[in-house]
Amino acid sequence: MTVIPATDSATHAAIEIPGLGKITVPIGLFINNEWVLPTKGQTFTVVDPSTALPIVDVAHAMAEDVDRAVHAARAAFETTWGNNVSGAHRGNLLNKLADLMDRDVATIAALESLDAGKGISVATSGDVPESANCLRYYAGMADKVHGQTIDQFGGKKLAYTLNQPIGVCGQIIPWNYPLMMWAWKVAPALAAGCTVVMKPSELTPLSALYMCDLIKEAGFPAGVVNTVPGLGSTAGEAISRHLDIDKVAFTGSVATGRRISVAAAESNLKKVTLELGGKSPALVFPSADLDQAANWLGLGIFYNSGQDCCASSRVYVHDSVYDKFVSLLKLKAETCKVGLPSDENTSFGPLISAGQRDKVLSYIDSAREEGATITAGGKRWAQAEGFFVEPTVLTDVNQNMKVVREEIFGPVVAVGKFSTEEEGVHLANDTPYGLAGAVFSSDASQVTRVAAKINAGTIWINNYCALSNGVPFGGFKQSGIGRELGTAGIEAYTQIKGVHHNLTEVMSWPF
Ligand SMILES: NC(=O)C1=CN([C@@H]2O[C@H](COP(=O)(O)OP(=O)(O)OC[C@H]3O[C@@H](n4cnc5c(N)ncnc54)[C@H](O)[C@@H]3O)[C@@H](O)[C@H]2O)C=CC1
Ligand code: BAL
Repeated sequence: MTVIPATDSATHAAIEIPGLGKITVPIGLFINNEWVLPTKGQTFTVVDPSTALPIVDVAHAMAEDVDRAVHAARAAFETTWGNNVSGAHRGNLLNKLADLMDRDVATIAALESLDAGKGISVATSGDVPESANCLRYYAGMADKVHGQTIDQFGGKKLAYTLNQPIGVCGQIIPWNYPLMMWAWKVAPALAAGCTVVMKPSELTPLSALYMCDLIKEAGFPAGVVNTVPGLGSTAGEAISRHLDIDKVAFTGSVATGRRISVAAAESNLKKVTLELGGKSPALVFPSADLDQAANWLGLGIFYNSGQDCCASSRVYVHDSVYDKFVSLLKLKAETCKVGLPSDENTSFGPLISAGQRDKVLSYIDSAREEGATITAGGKRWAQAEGFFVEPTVLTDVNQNMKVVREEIFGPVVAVGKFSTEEEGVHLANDTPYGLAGAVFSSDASQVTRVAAKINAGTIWINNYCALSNGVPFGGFKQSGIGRELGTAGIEAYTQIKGVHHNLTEVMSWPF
């Protein structure tokens, strides 16, 4: 990857993408449907995780720039968006945007693959179409946000509720699914009538910036979506503390979620939704189809190189089938298609950064030191320069080990044992997290019973990883506040107003 100086302006640069050639991409701030430079002229460097080489320098938004973006978003909310346009119109624009994503799928997928290290075929068949489908899902919902009528007043009054857009929303997204997290946040916000100040991760801003040109092309009014790439400590903090942002939606670490909650509380008590980390358990019972369980749980932990908030990072297997299951999962780890993101056959690329790779390797070291067995993987994947770690299976683990207690966010699964259903459920729930969980068994009453007992926002029965735009997603316990996707996802961008309309009642005075 060679860095090529800015082409026609300082807000765009030409980059070379493997398999696609040289393309010009936006690298500025997107405010009021225009590309602009940051007030202080600062930039940060975006790195290719598969080579550790720089891709391009991107504009770094500071508090003043966030302010400009909020101003534009507020003006749009009050004039050209929000309650000023119909839901059907908002839905049409979202559908147009999804169509433009289909048109540009090759470019968007290539950017996502380059920036986040995803296999190109995964980005082409998964991240981009799934994100476009999320836009379409909420496009269809934009004209179906209804309140209720409440008729309990004997004809004296009519009461009803209005579900109104919350207003200007700050959205702070992570690097593991840059485009999909963009779609999960932007689509319901726009469908509900909110305007957006988006901060992509400083590690992966390129697809969010590319989407800005499509936003303009689709015909969204100026100021509806504004994008301020930058660091958490600058742009992110400025969003969380801004006095004219009505809501902040965040996906990322628990530590940062906590900071954002504090900043929201200390500023204007803006509404907060948080989609945070996980240490998701899966229980494998003796009646399960073990080969299928190993396939799903291999996918659950190795997909996206384990950089997934709902990764199946803790697997508990009934002791009667433990050895068989471990040998199957070991085989999955050893046959994963690890490779360079630009290779069509790659399903599993590098981790996002040197820091993330080193963090994952240090967890593996801690497992070794605490007495776990490294049954598969356990080291850097040596066939490329980038931030790769081998798919890793840890056995002989116990509940006190760091690798069982803490989120690793890498391709590392800890496989433990249980002997009764009660013990399995206890181990599954022995965590401060509650994002997801799974149960594998062919006993219908057992899976129903266990699914109800695992304390998590998503449960998979005899499958894993399958998410759907129509099914709400979010965490119990410290895995988050609120839900994304489904009808709950759009409700998170509306607020309810109760209206009491007096029809016949006369007020006499003095009362
Ligand atoms: N739930 C999830 O999907 C994710 C979880 N993580 C977890 O977090 C760990 C650390 O990764 P990081 O990239 O450091 O996550 P992070 O939570 O710090 O970063 C996510 C986003 O938050 C922003 N941010 C950081 N500090 C902020 C602040 N003070 N105010 C506002 N925004 C801020 C970042 O710029 C980025 O856009 C990972 O190893 C993983 O365990 C990371 C990414 C996604
Ligand atoms: N697993 C989907 C969302 C996330 O990892 O953040």
